Amino acid sequence: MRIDVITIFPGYLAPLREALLGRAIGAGLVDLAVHDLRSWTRDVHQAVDDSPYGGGPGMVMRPQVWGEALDAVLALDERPARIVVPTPAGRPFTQATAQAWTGEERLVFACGRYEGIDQRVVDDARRRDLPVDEVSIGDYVLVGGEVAVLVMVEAVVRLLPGVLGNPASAQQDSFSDGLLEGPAYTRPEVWRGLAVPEVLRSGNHAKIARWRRDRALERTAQRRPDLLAALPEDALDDADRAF
Ligand SMILES: COc1ccc2nc(C(=O)O)sc2c1
Repeated sequence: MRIDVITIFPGYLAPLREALLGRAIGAGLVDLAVHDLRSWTRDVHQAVDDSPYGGGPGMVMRPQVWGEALDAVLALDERPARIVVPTPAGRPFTQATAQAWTGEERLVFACGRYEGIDQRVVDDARRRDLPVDEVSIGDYVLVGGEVAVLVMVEAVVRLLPGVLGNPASAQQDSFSDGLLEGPAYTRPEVWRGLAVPEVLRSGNHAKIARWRRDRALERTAQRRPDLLAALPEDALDDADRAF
């Protein structure tokens, strides 16, 4: 997978070259290119924004600069790309989104700042039949799209074959089966007077699996009843329902 990020703060994306993601890049599982939007400005001030039509606070990012930047970055590679625009007004980015994007050959992230990018940039891309997703990582507002890109790239890349040491980890994630993960424990057996639940030390794998499933159901019911309600009919077996 090739990932391009266009931003006025390239340094914000430096964490993508650390740790797991850095190793995925080093292993050739991901190609990452970060581009400074100001490279496509033509004025001495390298202006990327302007006042909003209709008035109101803040500034809007100029369509000319973004149009030229996207055209140039898209032309760098012939692989078909999905353009992703992080925005508080976007559809929710979920684990399902991350899973779906693992099928993309290329993702091009357009990081907005200020009050966002002139809408015509997205409209122009869509009318050229380029796939464009406007997405939000949560019901809060960041200062720009860069942090959202860090979140989304990590969520997607970790799912790519060969990235996680143990692929089973991705299967047992929170959300992968629609439930939150239950509690996890490691040595020592007792810490500050708190003992590891005995069932986890029993060696009885069936009991352990049941206990873990019950804790996941319990935690999901307490913290995210919406996820429980959204589960498909056949997601819960009789033992789950008995819980
Ligand atoms: C102007 O660019 C922004 C500003 C806030 C923001 N907040 C996001 C979120 O997903 O919460 S994406 C995003 C992009």
